[in-house]
Amino acid sequence: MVSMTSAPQNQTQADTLDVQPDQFRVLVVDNDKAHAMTMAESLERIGFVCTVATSGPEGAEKIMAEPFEIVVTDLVMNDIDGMGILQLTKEHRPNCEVIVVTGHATVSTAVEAMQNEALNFLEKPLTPDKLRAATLKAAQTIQLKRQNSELMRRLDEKFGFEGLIYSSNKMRQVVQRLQRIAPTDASVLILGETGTGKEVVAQAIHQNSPRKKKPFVPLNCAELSEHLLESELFGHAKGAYTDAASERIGRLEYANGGTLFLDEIGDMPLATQVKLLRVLESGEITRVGENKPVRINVRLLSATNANLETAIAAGTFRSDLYHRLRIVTVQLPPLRDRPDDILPLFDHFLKSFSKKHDKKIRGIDRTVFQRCLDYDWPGNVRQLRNFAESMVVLDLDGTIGLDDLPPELIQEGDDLVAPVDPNPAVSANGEMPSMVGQPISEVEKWLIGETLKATSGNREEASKMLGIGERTLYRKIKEYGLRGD
Ligand SMILES: Nc1ncnc2c1ncn2[C@@H]1O[C@H](COP(=O)(O)OP(=O)(O)OP(=O)(O)O)[C@@H](O)[C@H]1O
Repeated sequence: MVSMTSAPQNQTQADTLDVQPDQFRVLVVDNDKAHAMTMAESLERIGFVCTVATSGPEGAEKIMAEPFEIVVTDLVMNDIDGMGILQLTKEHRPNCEVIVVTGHATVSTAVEAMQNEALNFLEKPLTPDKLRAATLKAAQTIQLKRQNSELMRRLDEKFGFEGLIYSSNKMRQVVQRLQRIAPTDASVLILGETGTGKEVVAQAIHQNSPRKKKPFVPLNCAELSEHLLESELFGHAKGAYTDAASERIGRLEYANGGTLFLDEIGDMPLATQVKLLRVLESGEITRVGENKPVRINVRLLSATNANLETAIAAGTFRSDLYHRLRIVTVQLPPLRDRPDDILPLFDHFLKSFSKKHDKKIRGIDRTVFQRCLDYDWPGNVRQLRNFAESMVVLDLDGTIGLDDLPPELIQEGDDLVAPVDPNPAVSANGEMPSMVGQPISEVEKWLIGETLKATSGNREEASKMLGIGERTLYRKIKEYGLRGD
């Protein structure tokens, strides 16, 4: 039996801990009724709202029936003891904190209680102060956890689509739609001109879905021949082709549990479309050269800048696959239709490239902003990003001015005299006067652009001349925002 002398009201203690005891429901479980009542009374005096149970089973029943925030339980009881109450609470009320009270403490029971996540282990004789301090600490822990999860929720609301920079109403509406789509398993078809951010949106959907801890696997359907695309998608067995020296897991299998993003889906060959549809319908894939199907669970996101309905009419895209892909669609507006996004994006890219290239940008000429706003951005956000990078790279005086503008943004009569420019990246006649001192990316961009011009846009020929694969060339054309023809 524990003696509990009544103590003066101790509101100040609760105040200093910044918790409001009347917001916390406490269940006191002890088969010694008098002791249970004394403990409850002692806690009620500082504002806690208490309920008493005078046996383990009664305590268990109350825990199941009412959402208490704190349970104070005696350890030694008949039928269900304190450890049983602790386990039951943690199982059914994981946010509830449990304080175990005992007069028979042993190291092993204390360790067991802690392993079962008891917040505190109080030894008898128990004074009101000791009990109140432990209960207030439990209340504080709960409050901290609540504040933390509220903070996380707000952070998520604010930064949940953190890859996306926008301030236009059009993009705000898109993000609101994404917030509704992301947590589901629905297939999403993302539509929009090149460079509008379809891949960033696909990543944001994945990141905000329950699949976020599993892989996000992108695959560009325009980069590969039919044969390679199928082997990338479905995988292949060893020896399935002459050049298949070892077995390979396809991206569909690799994305199991996660998300597969098929970019430029409109370029997928018809035969591959048929196979993909079969996989989507059966939920199984069979590696090329094998006949054992593997079950998969993959969320499919796809994107295109082509008009798939026109492709269906032309017989190059299957309408059954189209309907399967577009359970939900997201249309990304071109940058020219959301001018409010131009300057926030420009600012974001300037900051990130000045960091990347270790260049200090102290200011930006106002006319530069105006030129950005006046331009119609056929290459959308990717083009803005590339322009921002080239301006940062070419800048000599720490101020982004007219002298740093890419040719597309220059207007007649602009004063293009740079303060000092010993090594211009590209001369007016398109030749590269000096490669020394230029970033490799600028040299490469120039070289690829010139080679494409020389081959009239023939990528196969250009990639041979440059000694790189066609796929790499394709990627670089995109990366540098080159026209590729
Ligand atoms: N809202 C945005 N916020 C930040 N960056 C963006 C945004 N939209 C696009 N970008 C950036 O612009 C570039 C192009 O975006 P992305 O590759 O997603 O476009 P896309 O529509 O998939 O292009 P494509 O059709 O050519 O594949 C990327 O570098 C991406 O990070």
